[in-house]
Amino acid sequence: MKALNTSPTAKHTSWAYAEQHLGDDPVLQAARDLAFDLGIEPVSGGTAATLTVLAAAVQAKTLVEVGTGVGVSGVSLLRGAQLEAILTSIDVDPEHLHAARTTFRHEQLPARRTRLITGHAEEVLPRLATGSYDLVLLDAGTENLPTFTAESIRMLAPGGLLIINDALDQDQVPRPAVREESTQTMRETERLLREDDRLTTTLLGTGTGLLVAVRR
Ligand SMILES: C[S@@+](CC[C@H](N)C(=O)[O-])C[C@H]1O[C@@H](n2cnc3c(N)ncnc32)[C@H](O)[C@@H]1O
Repeated sequence: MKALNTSPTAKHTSWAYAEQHLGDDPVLQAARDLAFDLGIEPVSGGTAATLTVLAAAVQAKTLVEVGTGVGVSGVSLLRGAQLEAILTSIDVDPEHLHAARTTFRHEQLPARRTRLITGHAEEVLPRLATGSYDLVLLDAGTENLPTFTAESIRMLAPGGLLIINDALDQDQVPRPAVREESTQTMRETERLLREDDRLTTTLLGTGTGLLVAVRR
């Protein structure tokens, strides 16, 4: 049996290959240009592709996203979701939602497929129905992550997926000496999900890390 090659250079080359092998199409590339202008970081190419596959795997019809940004993650989710699927996407910044609307228009998504909500997710999520969503994506930093995570688990239907982006906190999580608050929050979130009997959880190295948990 071949030994696992954990040399940092080989690992990085493989990671970069996996990130780039699909490449961005014109819709996602235009969205990334908008993100650059606005100074926000959309999900990576590998993460976008993974979101599409995960949404397809659970045949998602009802999806929620916290952190619409410029719509890279939203388009990626809807590409894998069922044809009639509806994405509820929440962002606190109207300028970001405006950019996301442009991205959804470029994707030629009918307006009924996206429900965009301007607001603080910590206030919006408690108003969303319990046990009703096939997929929830969290991509809005760590400040309110414990609240977002608890609300998401409540909202998921049996078999539904919780996905948390940047779960490696820009590669800080594996470095024990790093004690930044955001890094500690991600470590703690990973532990809580792993120990939660209602969930089956894994951590993927895609992009800046994806925590993926299935609601039993
Ligand atoms: C990294 S960006 C999201 C990128 C997006 N997922 C994409 O792929 O285009 C994070 C977004 O979260 C939003 N955000 C931050 N805190 C929030 C909160 N408490 N409630 C709602 N949105 C929030 C920011 O305005 C920003 O647009």
